[in-house]
Amino acid sequence: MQHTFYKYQGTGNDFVMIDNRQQTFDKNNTKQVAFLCDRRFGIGADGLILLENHLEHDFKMVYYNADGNESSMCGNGGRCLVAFAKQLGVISDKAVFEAIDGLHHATIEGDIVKLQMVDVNTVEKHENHVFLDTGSPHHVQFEENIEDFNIKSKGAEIRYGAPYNEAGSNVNFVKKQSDNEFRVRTYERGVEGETLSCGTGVTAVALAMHYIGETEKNHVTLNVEGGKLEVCFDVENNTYNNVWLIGPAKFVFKGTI
Ligand SMILES: N[C@@H](CCC[C@H](N)C(=O)O)C(=O)O
Repeated sequence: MQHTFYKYQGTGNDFVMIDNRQQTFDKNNTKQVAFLCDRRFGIGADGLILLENHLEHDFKMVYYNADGNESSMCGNGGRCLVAFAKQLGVISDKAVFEAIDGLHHATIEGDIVKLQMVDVNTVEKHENHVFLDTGSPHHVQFEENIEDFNIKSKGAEIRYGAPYNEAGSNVNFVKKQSDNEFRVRTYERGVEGETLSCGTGVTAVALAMHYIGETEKNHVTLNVEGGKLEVCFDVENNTYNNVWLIGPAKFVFKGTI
């Protein structure tokens, strides 16, 4: 069966988008999703996202990693999906949609999408890293030599090692640049390599940096391989709430496969 697809990217984290409001996409075909995401044999992307109907809200997001498996929340994917919903005429400048981690509110103005992320009430501070779940699991650790660091091999070692093992975690390497600006490179589970940006990852970095006292600001800039993202939040009774991920989401091309 042929599918019309739309390619989007958010700070270089790229996605194949499919309008599945008519339920025509075979959601259990892991091999097909992996093929569509393959950069040599398919379209090429870090993930594939289905936009589906929702009974009460604007739409539903179903997210698959490039390996073909459905996974946890994708922040950049969520932002791109809002832009896609606008292109399809499903929303105008605001959205409420359901994803695997719950309801998300979003706004879109030009190509800037602001996406509300889940509240975070548990942040684990370990000796050399911080672990937290911002819709997807994230290991956060400092790396001074971040530009010359082998993200793929070091990231894979942490992602497959204890305590994460097969279930895994995404791994973010961080260098502080000022009191509210951090350089971030991310190894993504399910892509099994470095991506140019990770939305739940930079959200995790911003909250982790605040939690361990590396920033006192509640509006943080994250410089990733594919550009710049902003994260702002409030803290109340040890819970990070009103967490927003802000940045560009852009349509690249459309095709049929
Ligand atoms: N790129 C994403 C994260 C996608 C989920 C991740 N690969 C996982 O399986 O945990 C983002 O922008 O958040």
